[in-house]
Amino acid sequence: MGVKWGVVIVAAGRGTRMGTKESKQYLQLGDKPILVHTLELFQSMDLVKEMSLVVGDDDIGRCREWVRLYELTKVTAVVAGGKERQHSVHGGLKSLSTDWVMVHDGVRPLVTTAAVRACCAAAEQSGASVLAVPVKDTIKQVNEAGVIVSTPDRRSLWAIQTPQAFRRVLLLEAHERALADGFIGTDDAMVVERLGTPVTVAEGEYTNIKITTPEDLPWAEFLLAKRRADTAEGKGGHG
Ligand SMILES: Nc1ccn([C@@H]2O[C@H](COP(=O)(O)OP(=O)(O)OP(=O)(O)O)[C@@H](O)[C@H]2O)c(=O)n1
Ligand SMILES: C[C@](O)(CO)[C@H](O)COP(=O)(O)O
Repeated sequence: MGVKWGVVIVAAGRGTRMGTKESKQYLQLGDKPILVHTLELFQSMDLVKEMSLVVGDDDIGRCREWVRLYELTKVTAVVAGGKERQHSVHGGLKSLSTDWVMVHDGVRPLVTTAAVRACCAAAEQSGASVLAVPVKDTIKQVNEAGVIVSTPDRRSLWAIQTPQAFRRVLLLEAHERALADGFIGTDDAMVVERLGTPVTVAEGEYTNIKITTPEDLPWAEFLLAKRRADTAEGKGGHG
């Protein structure tokens, strides 16, 4: 039997960039909420043993109802998030007991099992790994006056996604150190990197979008419909 993983699914944000009254993780995608698609993906994977779902205080009740309704038996905890994403991750980590853990954004419902497996395999080799894709655009650093100050070599630039996968004790130590130092990063790799621990990337898929702004919703609907059509035609095991 292979390594068994715990998963922190973070979904306690307010979705301000989406601009909707309902937090974006609860918006419908196809026939169910975005968050449910995400949870069902990890529920379907044999390598996942347990999931800790992190949501807003006011959403704990309805999320526990969805866990029951959609038979998400691997969700072993539904806990309240914190002010920043990092705080939510830290809170979710505390209810996992596996040696290996992944952190995944609840608003990335289109990640595939193949990509998750690639991330886990890379982490089992290095101790820490994140899904990423090479950037397609030229990226530039721009100062507050709107003047370009540098253009990093595009060949070294990757757009980082989730899941991000680690040994649990490493990630827990990194979060506790960041908390003690008052450091806030935008992903979990950052709190591990600052310990001086190497983090590798596992190449993911451009379709693993983070639903963030209104333009992302029709794109997600298209990708979901295409995936379902491909699956019906027997093309590739996406889910
Ligand atoms: N305090 C927070 C902030 C974010 N998240 C989660 O982290 C993921 C990625 O965050 P993001 O896309 O930024 O979501 P929001 O913070 O909700 O969006 P915004 O920044 O537009 O408010 C989301 O699933 C979000 O719910 C969280 O659990 N706790
Ligand atoms: C973790 C992440 O999805 C990696 O790209 C991203 O940093 C989350 O940023 P957000 O502003 O919290 O959505």
